[in-house]
Amino acid sequence: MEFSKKSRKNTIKSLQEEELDLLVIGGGITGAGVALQASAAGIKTGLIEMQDFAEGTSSRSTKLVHGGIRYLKNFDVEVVADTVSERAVVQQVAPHIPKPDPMLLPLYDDEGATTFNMFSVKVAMDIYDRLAGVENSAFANYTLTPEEVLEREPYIKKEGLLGAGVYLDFRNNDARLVIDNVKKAVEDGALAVSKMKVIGFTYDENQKINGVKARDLLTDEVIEIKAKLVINTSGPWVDKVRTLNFTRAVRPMMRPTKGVHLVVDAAKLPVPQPTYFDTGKHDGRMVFAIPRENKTYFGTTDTDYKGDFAEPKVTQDDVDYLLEVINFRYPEANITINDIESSWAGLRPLLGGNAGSDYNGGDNGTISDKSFNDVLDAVVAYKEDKISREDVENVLNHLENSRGEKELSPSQVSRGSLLEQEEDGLITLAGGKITDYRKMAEGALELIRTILADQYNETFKEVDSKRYAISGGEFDNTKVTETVAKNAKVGIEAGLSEEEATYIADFYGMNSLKIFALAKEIEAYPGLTLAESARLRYGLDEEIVLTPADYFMRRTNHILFQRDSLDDLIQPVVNAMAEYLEWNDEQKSSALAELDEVISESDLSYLK
Ligand SMILES: Cc1cc2nc3c(=O)[nH]c(=O)nc-3n(C[C@H](O)[C@H](O)[C@H](O)COP(=O)(O)OP(=O)(O)OC[C@H]3O[C@@H](n4cnc5c(N)ncnc54)[C@H](O)[C@@H]3O)c2cc1C
Ligand SMILES: O=P(O)(O)OC[C@H](O)CO
Repeated sequence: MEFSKKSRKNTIKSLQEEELDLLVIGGGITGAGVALQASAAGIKTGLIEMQDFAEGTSSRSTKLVHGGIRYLKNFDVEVVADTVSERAVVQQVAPHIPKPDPMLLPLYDDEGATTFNMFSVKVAMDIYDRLAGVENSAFANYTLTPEEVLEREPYIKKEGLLGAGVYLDFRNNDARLVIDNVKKAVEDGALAVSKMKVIGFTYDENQKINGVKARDLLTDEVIEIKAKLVINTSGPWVDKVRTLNFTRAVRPMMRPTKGVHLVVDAAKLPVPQPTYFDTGKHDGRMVFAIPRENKTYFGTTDTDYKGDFAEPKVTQDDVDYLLEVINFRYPEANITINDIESSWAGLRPLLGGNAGSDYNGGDNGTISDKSFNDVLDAVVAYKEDKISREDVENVLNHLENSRGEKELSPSQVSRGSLLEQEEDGLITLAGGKITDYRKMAEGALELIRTILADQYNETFKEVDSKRYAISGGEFDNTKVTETVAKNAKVGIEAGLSEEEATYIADFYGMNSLKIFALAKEIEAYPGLTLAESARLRYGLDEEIVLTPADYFMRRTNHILFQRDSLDDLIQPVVNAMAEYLEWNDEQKSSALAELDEVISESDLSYLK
């Protein structure tokens, strides 16, 4: 399958010539999941992403497939039920990506600790396991005494340690989960294009949306794409995309909050397994410290965000907060900003205005200032004939749901999702988590199928998305170790070392065989090993790698978790990309400059 700069031109031509059944705006995990299920059903689907696939929030998560045990503290059982039961499903369709990695949750007698105690953590873990269906399994949860915790984690704070809970969660490679969903959709006929930005909608005679205007960010050309249905899966950008429709007032639905992670060498902060603990700052937050490659990353913060959505920055406050927490919990670590090798900041696409569950103080009969101002703005706009009576009612109707709305802290806001179609026909699928992306997409497909049947008399194949493997995941999910070992043998025969072959077999699943076939076919690029050359070539041929950052940040772990070996790879990779993508000198130097910026953002040079 070709999914490259070369095939991109034909894809854009097809998008202009054929009317689609469905156009998906936004190529993060939500859009990728919708595009996969739609294409699998035979729905003629387009997927438009203005950056690289997964360059938004879906490469900036904590990189877990998990149910969010802390949400049980907010009594958000529905979200936990949805997400933790989806863990096993994601592992089933993508057995090469999420890997079981039990979480250790140490507990302290900090006065006023805002999370669990030894009793409530056991209750929470039992609920969590039951919802996930892993109680009475090898992965069932258990508790540890303080001594047992310190045996595992000798560097963790000893004073006040009450013990710990241990429960199953999964480590994840978020960006790879996205690209392998997109690749599968493309294999099934989806027309997917990155670096193309939707800048407006087109309408039929009844003012219903029947397509979009989009700018190709590589050529600056503006094209029109016609589609029976358009779905907005732009995550934190959802309101920005909705306001591209100038014919109506848009009541914002999003409350993006920023979360930051920092990465240090594992020697500086040895954490044997994913560890999740109360910050000790009585702010209702918990922080993860997680081993990955030979690094340890920790996070996150959770702060309301109003800046540039495409490039949320790590600030000194974020660094200070996380260093204070990590050095408090690991008192011998003494981590400073100079130990930080890489970092990332992302925006949670949280749904605003969704009052916490009744347990959070319930309906106090008042509304927040924000909601009150929404009413005033709507009335003024109506009086100036800018919006319809219906729009005003929409704002008021929303208020009824937010009667219990109170200023929730970012961490109290539900991580639930929303699916709705507006009067101009635009469908929006927003919120949620990576872990329940498939379930979110399943819900959207139900709506999409119903509309296409009712309005266009079109029916499509039924697909069991719980069993529909994403690209690279086409193998028995109960035999991951065996499959990796079997595929690695092919890599060794192709001339790779056992370590290289095993790493690639583990990282790419069944697509490792394509990389090994390339290793047999191509010469190593100057300055690169055969293994790296085959990975890069595969990225260029079949993973729409268009810039060095696409490769170093999202298709591989080089920038985030393999910083030590990155510098020696930069020039040889850029040289190879320049040849493959036919860059002139100017394009090559601007690609290098752009990569340099991405790396200095990641290693926080601007704060050091
Ligand atoms: C700090 C942090 C930690 C998290 N940890 C986890 C975790 O461990 N596990 C988990 O399950 N969830 C986690 N989440 C939540 C999860 O990351 C998000 O819910 C998920 O990634 C959202 O995906 P999305 O596709 O909806 O949005 P995005 O990934 O942001 O995708 C939206 C895309 O739309 C594109 N777009 C926007 N406007 C346009 C336009 N006009 N034209 C074309 N494209 C456009 C953007 O470029 C973007 O790529 C975390 C989130 C954060 C911030
Ligand atoms: O949204 P939060 O606060 O649970 O943070 C995201 C976690 O880091 C992982 O889902």
